[in-house]
Amino acid sequence: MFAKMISNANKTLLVRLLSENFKSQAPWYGIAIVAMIVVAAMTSASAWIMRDIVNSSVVSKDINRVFEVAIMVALIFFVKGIAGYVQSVFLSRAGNNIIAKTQKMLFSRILKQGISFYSKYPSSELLMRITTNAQAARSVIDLIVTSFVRDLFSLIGLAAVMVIQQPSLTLFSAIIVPGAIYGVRHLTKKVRKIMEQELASLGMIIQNVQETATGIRVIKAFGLENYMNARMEKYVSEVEQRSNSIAKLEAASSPIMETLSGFAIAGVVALSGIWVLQEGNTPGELMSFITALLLAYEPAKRLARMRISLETGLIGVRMMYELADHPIDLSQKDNAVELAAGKGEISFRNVNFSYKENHRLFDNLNLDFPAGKTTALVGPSGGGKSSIINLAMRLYDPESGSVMIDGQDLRDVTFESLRNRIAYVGQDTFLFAGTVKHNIGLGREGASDEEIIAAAKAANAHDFIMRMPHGYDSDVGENGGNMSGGQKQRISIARAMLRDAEILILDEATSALDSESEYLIREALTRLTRNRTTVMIAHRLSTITFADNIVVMENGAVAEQGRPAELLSRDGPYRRLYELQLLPTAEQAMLL
Ligand SMILES: Nc1ncnc2c1ncn2[C@@H]1O[C@H](COP(=O)(O)OP(=O)(O)OP(=O)(O)O)[C@@H](O)[C@H]1O
Repeated sequence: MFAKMISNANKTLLVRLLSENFKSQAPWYGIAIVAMIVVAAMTSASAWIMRDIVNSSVVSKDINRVFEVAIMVALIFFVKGIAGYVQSVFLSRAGNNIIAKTQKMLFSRILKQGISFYSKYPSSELLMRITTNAQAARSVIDLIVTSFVRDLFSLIGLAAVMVIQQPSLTLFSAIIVPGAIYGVRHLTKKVRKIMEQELASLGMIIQNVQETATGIRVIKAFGLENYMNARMEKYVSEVEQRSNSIAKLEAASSPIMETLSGFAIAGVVALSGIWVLQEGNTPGELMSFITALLLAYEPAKRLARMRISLETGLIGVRMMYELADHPIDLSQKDNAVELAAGKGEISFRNVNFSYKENHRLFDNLNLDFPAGKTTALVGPSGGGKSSIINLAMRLYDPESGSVMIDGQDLRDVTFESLRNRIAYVGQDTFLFAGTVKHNIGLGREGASDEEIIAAAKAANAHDFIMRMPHGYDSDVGENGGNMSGGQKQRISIARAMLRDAEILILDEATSALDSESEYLIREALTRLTRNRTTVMIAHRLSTITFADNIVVMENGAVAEQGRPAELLSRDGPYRRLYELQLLPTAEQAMLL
């Protein structure tokens, strides 16, 4: 029966969901299932006991029997209450554990993904998938367990009571079943479609809120409140409309059920009078039968609607597995080795690389970053500077050729040993929620307070940290919201100082800082880059006075390279860039 209820794709999904989750929670589900069977048995017993309630008081008028029956009734409801409690507690325990396990699994999976994955899934979508889709996994399992155990067993028990009390009337009542199943079936498809659209709109709502939080400065500065409001209104009304449509469709299954049940019950009531009169049945038997029939109504209704609930729940499960199964484009080889200690020379050999198919950025690129020296990457926007550091840190792999550190191909080494050799100071100076100490300490696991303070001193950050309300224990605020841009940069320089790696990747900030802040940062960077292989993206040529080498990147190729003074003396791309940035042209001079 179940196999026919859902499509093959959903069946596979369900089998996978159950096999991956049910086993680990078997003890909890076992207890919950036993409790459900007790609940189902007690529900049937409460219908059965109606016969004795009526017969003992109305028919035989036996007062002792009435007391006996009263005690039985109390006992049945007591046991049902306890079993109901056990069932809820253990079902929730297993369910919550499934949510927690799923969320951990999804999170560790997305952490393994390369950068390209994050351009495919915006953060708002990941947020939604990790929260609501994990919930869907639990709801589907809960639904299956409660439907197939509590509802089905209740139905079987109540049907047994009905058959024993009034077999012919049971047969008559059963005519409702095929009609109800048919009625509910055709609604399912419609609900599924709308539900998918609703989830998409829900994703847009989350994205909108997130964009507002991150882009609030731009929104305020450009007065984009109305635009954001209009966008939000659109998505919110879409969700509202779809929720209403789903509610309407789901509710539509009720009238079908109610009408059919109404006919069946009316028929049963009419027939029952005749039966009692003609066949000498007791009123107790009839009462017991009618109670069982009425009690069977709710579980029967839930089972009939199960397909709708299952299909909608499976949408979330499908989305969850889509995320969990997304191939990891950048993985560590099984036989990966440690990156051997060395001086830290980085070399690109015959590297071909593209972000998109048929759109090659690097074509046979050969480039060396000498050990212990600072190489500045300069050039026009889109020239390929960031892509070089992406490859040097193995955030992407080349299509062919190799990127090596001390002669070892990055694809052959473990991620951990590679990351341990590299310190990174990015343009966005991202800070994590927590204290200043915590943020610097992330540079090296297990660093002592003294080491953290030494790193902060070397990064020219100590003085301003000490001026903060709680010194090193001050909270940085969301993404360093409690700090200035220059302060955040010095914290991230301190983090890199603490790592003390041979290789330093530096993506210099584009925004200009005040001259004192810039001086402090430049001084800290000079200290940080000393004796390290440094690859530095320099957006402003004024900041690369301490570079040993300069590589000018244009259209994914090396346009020129050499020592700063040497390049300046030539009439090449570097000199042109230099003149453009540092020596104002006649027109620029007029604008200044
Ligand atoms: N994730 C990506 N997906 C697709 N194309 C990308 C991606 N990142 C960069 N590109 C493209 O690759 C080319 C080189 O970009 P890259 O970021 O390396 O240049 P850049 O020299 O660092 O530029 P900028 O100085 O503006 O940061 C550009 O044409 C850019 O559009």
